[in-house]
Amino acid sequence: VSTATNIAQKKFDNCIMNASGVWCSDENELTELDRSEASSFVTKSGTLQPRKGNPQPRYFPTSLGSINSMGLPNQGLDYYLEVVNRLQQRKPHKNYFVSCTGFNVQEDISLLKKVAVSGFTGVVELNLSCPNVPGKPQTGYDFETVDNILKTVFKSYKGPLGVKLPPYFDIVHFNQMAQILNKYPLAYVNSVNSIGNGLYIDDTQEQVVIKPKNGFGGIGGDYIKPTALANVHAFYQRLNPDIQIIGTGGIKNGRDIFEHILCGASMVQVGTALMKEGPDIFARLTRELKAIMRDKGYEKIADFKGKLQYIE
Ligand SMILES: O=C(O)c1[nH]c(=O)[nH]c(=O)c1Cl
Repeated sequence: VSTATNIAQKKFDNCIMNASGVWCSDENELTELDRSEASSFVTKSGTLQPRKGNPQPRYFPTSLGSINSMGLPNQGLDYYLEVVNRLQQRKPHKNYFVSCTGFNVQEDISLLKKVAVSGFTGVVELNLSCPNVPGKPQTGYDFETVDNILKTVFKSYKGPLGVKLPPYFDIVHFNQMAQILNKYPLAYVNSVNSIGNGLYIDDTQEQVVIKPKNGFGGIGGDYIKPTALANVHAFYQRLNPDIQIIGTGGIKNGRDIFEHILCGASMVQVGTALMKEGPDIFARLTRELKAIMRDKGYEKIADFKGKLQYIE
């Protein structure tokens, strides 16, 4: 059986990789991902200038997942472009993803211009869904701004580009977002980012567990899998077929990956579980997915991608 896939007409020999923000903040972490069974990696979202991010503690793992309010700490887009462009010199090289995010549309344009002149030949992921920069609203929940960003970006950036979206919770919002997204030549949509502004409490100390925002942070892990699957399938049903779906959220075993692909995902990304288990997780996940495919008689992921059945 093969777990290979294609994104933006690029071949990946495995449909499993990291989620932006996890195990991808510097060259060391990116090299560890590159050596793992993951078929690619995506960098931490790079901004125009490096950022320290929010005060610690700003990440906390729980038995069912995680809460984070990192605040976009990163080395700056230039750093990630330098690392990735060096890795992509090797023969053969994998196809890589670089994530970036600006604080307004002009910054997004500047970021993509940097990518264009850098000689990067991979795929850009524009993060529209960081929930943890105090005072900055979730771009992904401001539909007019999303429309304006994509209109402006696609005037100047001609390379393969996907967007990372927050989770939506209303059918009308799926419809409205799909209507906007279908206007643009997107390579893919990546659903979902963490569920923003959750709250986890340590009841022995009667206290929150992260410092920023009085303990409010993005939720990942088991808590969000139903929401992630719904967003993957909702966009799979609504987007024109040349906009692919990357499924992120609640993946920690082969069954979770199988379900994301059943919902329409062409690639899946792992966040919270990767943070807990490290890059060895990709060998385990690949083994588990292949075992499921063998049991069910599927040879390639196209045999079951998007084939979720409803109850008539
Ligand atoms: O606080 C963060 O850095 C962060 N945390 C998230 O859970 N998602 C994001 O997109 C970002 Cl940018």
